[in-house]
Amino acid sequence: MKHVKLKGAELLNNPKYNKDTAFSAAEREAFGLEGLVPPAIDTLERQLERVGHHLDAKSSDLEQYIYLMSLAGRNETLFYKTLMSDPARFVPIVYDPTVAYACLAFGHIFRHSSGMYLTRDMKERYLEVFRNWPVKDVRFICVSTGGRILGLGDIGANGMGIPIGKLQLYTACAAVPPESLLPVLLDIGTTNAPLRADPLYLGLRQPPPEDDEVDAIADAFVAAANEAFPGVCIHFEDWKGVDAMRLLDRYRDKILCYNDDIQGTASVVIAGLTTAMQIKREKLTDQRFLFLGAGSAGLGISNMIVSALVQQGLSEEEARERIWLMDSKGLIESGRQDINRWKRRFAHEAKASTSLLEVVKTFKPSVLIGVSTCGGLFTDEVIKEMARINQQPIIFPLSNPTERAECTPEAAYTHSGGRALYAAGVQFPDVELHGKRFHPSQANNFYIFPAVSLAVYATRPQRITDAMFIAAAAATADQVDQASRDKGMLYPLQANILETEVTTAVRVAEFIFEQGQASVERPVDIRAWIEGMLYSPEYRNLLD
Ligand SMILES: NC(=O)C1=CN([C@@H]2O[C@H](COP(=O)(O)OP(=O)(O)OC[C@H]3O[C@@H](n4cnc5c(N)ncnc54)[C@H](OP(=O)(O)O)[C@@H]3O)[C@@H](O)[C@H]2O)C=CC1
Ligand SMILES: CC(=O)C(=O)O
Ligand SMILES: [Mg+2]
Repeated sequence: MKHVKLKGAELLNNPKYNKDTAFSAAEREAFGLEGLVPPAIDTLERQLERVGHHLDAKSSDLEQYIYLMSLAGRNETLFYKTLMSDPARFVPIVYDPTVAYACLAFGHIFRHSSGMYLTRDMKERYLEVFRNWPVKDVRFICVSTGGRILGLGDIGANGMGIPIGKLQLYTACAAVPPESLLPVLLDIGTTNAPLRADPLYLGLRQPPPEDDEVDAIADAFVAAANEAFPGVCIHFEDWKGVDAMRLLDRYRDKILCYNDDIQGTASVVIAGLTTAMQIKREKLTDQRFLFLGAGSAGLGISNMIVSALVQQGLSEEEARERIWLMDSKGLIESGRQDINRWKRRFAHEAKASTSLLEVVKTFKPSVLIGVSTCGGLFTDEVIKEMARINQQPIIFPLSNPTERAECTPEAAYTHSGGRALYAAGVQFPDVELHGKRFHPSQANNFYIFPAVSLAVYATRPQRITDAMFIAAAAATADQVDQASRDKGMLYPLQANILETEVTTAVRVAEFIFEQGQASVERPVDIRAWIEGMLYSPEYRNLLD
């Protein structure tokens, strides 16, 4: 790589090119590395083995997270080699659920900076600040305000672990080249007073501004991002729910962007429901959906289910009638005066109720989805009632992290007599019940957003549509084989996540071409063309 101008310690300190003990003798000589690394020359595989020993010696998942983030900052190739060697093991460390505990402790465990921090007081200078980023061809920015991190609420700048982790999954799960990815924490302040008082907190110590100013900050951010990185896709993640919905409405028809909590989550739920319909031999149009939680995820899923049901022949009104939601104040019904415009679209003529059990009894849902941020709200009685009215109740407690799940798989299987089709936001271990083994599924948007992003990376559309996410859902469901379905598993195996997401990306790319939305020429063989773009965690010879 003749363009590598770095030498000696500077090269060792550059995570993109650093190979640590794997520099060859010729590279050591040519790049002034002699004496700076031990004499042994390792292969990447030998280094991976050493990383395995380091990780095994860590006493907790959070310690493993800290180690892996340090590795990412030192040697990017070895970091991705590690993640991609065993995604089912490492996704729960760099991402959900461990990233939740890392975010809570962010200022305390902070080692080195990664990505960019843009504050509200830089609003007039975002373009100038973006120019400090060393890479010019940024294709994706994942941006959070930290306003609603997983089910942890507003944790401000501590939320930076999420954009970092989401983008690491673009690469680990869909081989999107890491140099094209930029995590950003847009620091608008935080409502979290104890955090603002923590001496080790790293963000602005002020409450966030009113909505108008949030919008002005977002506008400035979006304009500067598009000017600094033409063609960039902005991935919004874990903003406060109403900010998320308002800003998606504001930008979805104007710029290349998506909101993962709204669209990615909806897509992964539709994928799981599609598989569930195959297992139950039923139609989606015959289901009744009840949501506990009516924020960005609950409303995002509801709206996309409406689109899917309309695609399958229902009118929009018929589709809405099949969807009921509850929020922190109870059932969303037409008598409520305190609901926002997004909830209003799902307000039906119904008796007011604050009891989930009562609503389950009256509405008789076949699908129960938890996106409430509150653990344990699907009580044993609620599960029993779902099992009384359904032969195979579909129960998706999606809130993260682990302790926020609305019910555990043990509870769902126990109180449904083993009949529930269950998926949670995190991967729970298998459950043994009366001598039978159950495999809980994981309904998490990481099955979707890396794949959709890879398709966007390849085809360069001007906009991202809900229809692309519906195509991703169908492609994901199509990859669940009969043996998995026989075990009640609703999603493809995580061990094959790269293969799965590349296949999903190919399907989404085909769809983008069919819709005439790509801005590149359609290749003859879309799969081969996409495979030619994939990142591979291997060292390159720096002397070539
Ligand atoms: N598995 C996955 O892939 C994903 C999981 N999630 C998880 O879903 C959860 C919600 O995310 P999101 O929708 O973005 O968050 P929001 O903050 O936008 O929405 C939370 C919703 O839950 C409601 N709520 C809060 N407390 C209760 C309660 N006691 N009973 C009933 N409803 C309640 C809120 O009510 P109100 O409107 O009255 O405030 C609000 O409607 C999070 O835990 C997140 O981790 C999110 C995205 C993806
Ligand atoms: C998974 C995810 O995006 C969330 O819990 O917010
Ligand atoms: Mg999220």
